[in-house]
Amino acid sequence: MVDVHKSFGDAHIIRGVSLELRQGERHAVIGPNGAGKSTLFHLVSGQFAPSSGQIFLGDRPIHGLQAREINRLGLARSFQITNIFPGLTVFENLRFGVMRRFGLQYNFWRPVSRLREVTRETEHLLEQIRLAKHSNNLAGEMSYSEQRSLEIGMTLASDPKVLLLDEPMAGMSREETEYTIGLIRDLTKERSLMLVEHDMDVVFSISDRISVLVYGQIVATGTPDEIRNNAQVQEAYLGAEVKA
Ligand SMILES: Nc1ncnc2c1ncn2[C@@H]1O[C@H](COP(=O)(O)OP(=O)(O)OP(=O)(O)O)[C@@H](O)[C@H]1O
Repeated sequence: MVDVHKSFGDAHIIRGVSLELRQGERHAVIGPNGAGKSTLFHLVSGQFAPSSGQIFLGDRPIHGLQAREINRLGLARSFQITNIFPGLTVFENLRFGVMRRFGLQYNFWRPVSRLREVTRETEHLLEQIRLAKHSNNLAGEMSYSEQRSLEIGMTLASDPKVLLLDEPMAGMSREETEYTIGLIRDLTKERSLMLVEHDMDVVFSISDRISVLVYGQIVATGTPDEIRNNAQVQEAYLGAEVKA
């Protein structure tokens, strides 16, 4: 994205952000509460249109497009609030996600082979998110972190090239967090990931690069080591926390 701004009335929330998500990288955006991280996500995924500036997916401009169109072009995001159907089984949830993808592309109802393809794809996703043994359980009856895994699976159902995860570890225990780090590493091997996460251990262990957003501006972008050792970042945001 290039020189992106977003204002709500008089409030200038995103103030000239330029940021590159490289192909295949895991890139976290960190910053204090209210810095504009969620707003940035909304801009990239099309929930908000920028007030000015440009956003590209590959070479293609996507600023101003509807969220649905951006999703079709290969970008998917998760939400802080879990976005699954608790009364359906895990399999049914994922199948719904997969069908939505096929439905976007063509009328999949006709050939029976399409249904087989949907089933195959759903089973593959189940394996990937490590929930195969919960296939027939109701989504709402699984543990919190399993529900979050399912949520990530739903996001992957559209087979995106770019994945945006907003606080995937929120509310998780240490153990669940460790587990989810491994899962996210696996799932993003062939994709680019943009991550917003408050848990600094997660951010520093999972990211190839980190950008620090303060009051709507990027004050630094770099590898975890570069960010850890950046005096300006320590002063602006991280404090003593990462000096150790
Ligand atoms: N639709 C909106 N209308 C007006 N102001 C908004 C809107 N959305 C966000 N804001 C304001 O933009 C600022 C940045 O919010 P945002 O949620 O993007 O920050 P954040 O960095 O994600 O914070 P947190 O870490 O607490 O989730 C806040 O001051 C918020 O009140």
